[in-house]
Amino acid sequence: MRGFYIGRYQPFHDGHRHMVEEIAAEVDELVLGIGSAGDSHTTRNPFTAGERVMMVTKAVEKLDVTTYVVPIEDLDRNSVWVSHVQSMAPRFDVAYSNNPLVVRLFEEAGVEVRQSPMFRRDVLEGTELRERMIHGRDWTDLVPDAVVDVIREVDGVERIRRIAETDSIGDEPSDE
Ligand SMILES: Nc1ncnc2c1ncn2[C@@H]1O[C@H](COP(=O)(O)OP(=O)(O)OP(=O)(O)O)[C@@H](O)[C@H]1O
Ligand SMILES: NC(=O)c1ccc[n+]([C@@H]2O[C@H](COP(=O)(O)O)[C@@H](O)[C@H]2O)c1
Repeated sequence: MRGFYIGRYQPFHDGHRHMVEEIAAEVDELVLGIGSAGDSHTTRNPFTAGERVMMVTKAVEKLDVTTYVVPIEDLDRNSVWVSHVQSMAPRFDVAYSNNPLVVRLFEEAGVEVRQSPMFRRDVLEGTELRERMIHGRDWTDLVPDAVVDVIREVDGVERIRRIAETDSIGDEPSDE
């Protein structure tokens, strides 16, 4: 059985890794979708699809599950988003998400969706991590070591701080 798990992964953190470990126990293969792949260089989406491909690939490489990492751009039309995902990803049998819109769209399209409880959500949240980077607080203990390496390689903390100076509305909640 092959599973599918999509997120923006801005950045990929230990909550995502925890979810991947749980999913890996249920499936033979896993497709990891890099959502909003066309977005980068904003406070809400600082990292490019390529940078997130590196984070995710390295963070899961030691897990005992075959993974495929697939960038997926957003569409203006929610009603055809599941078909768009299916056109980009290897075929999958079950989707995993805790995002209510994603759950609804898969269910309406007849795809089985599994949800899981949030893991240490008080700190394991992309928004919290980006805030910590901007304000110089510690964030490295909340992500896999491989993600720290990628963010350092691309000088990601410097980037997100610069963007935050000029993009103060970038962390407004999305309309999802
Ligand atoms: N701590 C967590 N435990 C379990 N699942 C999580 C956790 N954080 C996020 N998820 C789930 O992982 C998927 C991808 O999440 P996403 O990339 O949006 O991360 P996020 O931490 O919610 O980021 P942001 O604050 O930037 O929106 C979603 O289904 C989300 O609900
Ligand atoms: N219409 C669309 O393009 C559409 C609909 C639902 C989810 N998505 C994307 O799927 C991803 C879901 O991941 P999150 O759970 O991290 O929000 C996001 O990148 C989101 O933009 C896109």
